Amino acid sequence: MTKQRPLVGLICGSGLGLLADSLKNPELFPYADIPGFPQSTGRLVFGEMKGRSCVCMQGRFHMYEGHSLGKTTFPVRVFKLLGVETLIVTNAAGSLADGYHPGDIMIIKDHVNVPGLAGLNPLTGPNDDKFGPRFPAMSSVYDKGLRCLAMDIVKQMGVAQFVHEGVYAMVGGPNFETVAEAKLLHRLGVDAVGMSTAPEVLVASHCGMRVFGLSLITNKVVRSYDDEEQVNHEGVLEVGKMRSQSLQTLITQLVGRMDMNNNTHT
Ligand SMILES: O=P(O)(O)O[C@@H]1C[C@H](O)[C@@H](CO)O1
Ligand SMILES: Nc1nc2[nH]cnc2c(=O)[nH]1
Repeated sequence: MTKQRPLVGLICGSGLGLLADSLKNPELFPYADIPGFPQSTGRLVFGEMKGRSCVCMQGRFHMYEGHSLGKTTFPVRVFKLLGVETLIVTNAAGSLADGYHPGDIMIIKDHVNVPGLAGLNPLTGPNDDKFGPRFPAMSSVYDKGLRCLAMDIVKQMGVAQFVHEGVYAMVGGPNFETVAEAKLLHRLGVDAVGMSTAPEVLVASHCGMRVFGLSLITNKVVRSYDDEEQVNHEGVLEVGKMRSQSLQTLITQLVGRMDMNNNTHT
């Protein structure tokens, strides 16, 4: 049990769990002890960031682990019931855009939910009107005010040359992309690809949360049959560790400066 009533929820991507360690006065709840959560390692961490009450998923659930999308996104509805108004999602992703490099950060402007286009959507099934409408709009899901604020912060940090704004695609995984799949996603206008985020964002937006998303570019997605580079999960985690400090600074500043009335920033 916690008495904390966080207004901000965070989801840590692969290799980005250190974000949760920066919370002050932490209270920890292993997922295994929380009713309704998938039996999994990872934990919820409640604590303060810049004096603001937050709750953080240190470890997320993925579709490729065999969880239903309802289970994968269950924590987002728990966040909502706890009072969370703003969700910050992070992930590790491979880049398709020219000009992106491992270690870069992409502020997510929009997403392509590949499993969703094929009917794998956490909002499928009877709609719970207590949370949101049957047919939610998704044309402005990643909050513009927070994206502008994040851009201001990266300029002040002096890291703007490593930061982009782009489109994330979620694929089901667990395999990384074939060359033909990479070419297809690139032609669709996708800048970075990963295996998470879209379902959590759909559920958060459906219930009226403001959403901000960041991808850490951990590798280039191979788009040529002549390229012999091979992506691997260990490399993904390594880049996560390398960049966790910049990400932590960006997110801490964002949380400290965001307007808590779901509008603009201070
Ligand atoms: O949880 P995220 O989306 O950060 O994890 C990405 C996608 C796979 O789970 C893993 C591949 O290395 O990183
Ligand atoms: N699908 C996908 N997920 C990733 N997560 C980190 N890198 C990648 C990638 O190249 N492809």
